[in-house]
Amino acid sequence: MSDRERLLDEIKNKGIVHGRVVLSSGKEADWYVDLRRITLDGVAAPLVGRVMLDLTEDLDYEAVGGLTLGADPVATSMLHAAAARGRTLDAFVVRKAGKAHGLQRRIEGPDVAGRRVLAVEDTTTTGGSVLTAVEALREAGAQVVGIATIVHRGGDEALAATGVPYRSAYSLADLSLA
Ligand SMILES: O=P(O)(O)OC[C@H]1O[C@H](OP(=O)(O)OP(=O)(O)O)[C@H](O)[C@@H]1O
Ligand SMILES: O=C(O)c1cc(=O)[nH]c(=O)[nH]1
Repeated sequence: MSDRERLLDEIKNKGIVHGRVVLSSGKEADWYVDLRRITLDGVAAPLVGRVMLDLTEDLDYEAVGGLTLGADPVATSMLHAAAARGRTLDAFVVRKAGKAHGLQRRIEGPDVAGRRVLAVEDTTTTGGSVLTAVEALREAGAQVVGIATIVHRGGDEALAATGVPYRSAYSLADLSLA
C-alpha cells in the first residue's frame, strides 16, 4: 500500500465526524473532517509529511507553513519528512493576529522575507484561512510559490485568484463525502 493510500485509510477511520457543526466561515455542515486527529496522530502524521512532499515535489520552495493552528503540524511533518530524505526544509507559523509583546512577529520561525515558500492547510472550505496566510506572507516579503492542503472541501475561486498553483492530496469524493 502506498503512503497516499495508507493516509486515506487513516483519515477515513479517524478523521471524519458526522453531526451538525459550525464551520470556520460561520456556515453550517452535517459533517466535519477533523484533521487535527490525523496531523497529531503518531501513525498518520509521518504519512502526512511524506504525502504532502510528494504532492508538491515539482514546486521549488525552501520553507513551509500556514495559519495557525491547522497548518502547524502539517508544516512540521513536512520538515521532518524532508530531513529524512536528506533535504533541509524550514517551517513557519502565521499567527491569526500580531502579538503585542516580545518580538511582535506575525510570522514565527526562520525569516521568510525574500524566500520561496509553500502555504499549507489541513483543510480548505472557503479558502479564507490559507488566503490570510498568503497575504501575511506576501506582506512579509516572501514569494508564495504554491498552496497545498490535505483535504479540499471548497474555495476553488478564491484559491485560483491567488495566481499560484493549488494542490490537494484528497477530494471529498476520495473520502466518499461527495
Ligand atoms: O477554508 P476556511 O473556510 O478558512 O476553513 C478551513 C479552516 O478551518 C479550520 O481551522 P479553524 O478556523 O477551525 O481554526 P483552528 O485551525 O485554529 O482550529 C481548518 O483548520 C482550516 O484552517
Ligand atoms: O470549514 C471548516 O471550518 C472546517 C471544515 C472541516 O471539515 N474541517 C475543519 O477542520 N474545518
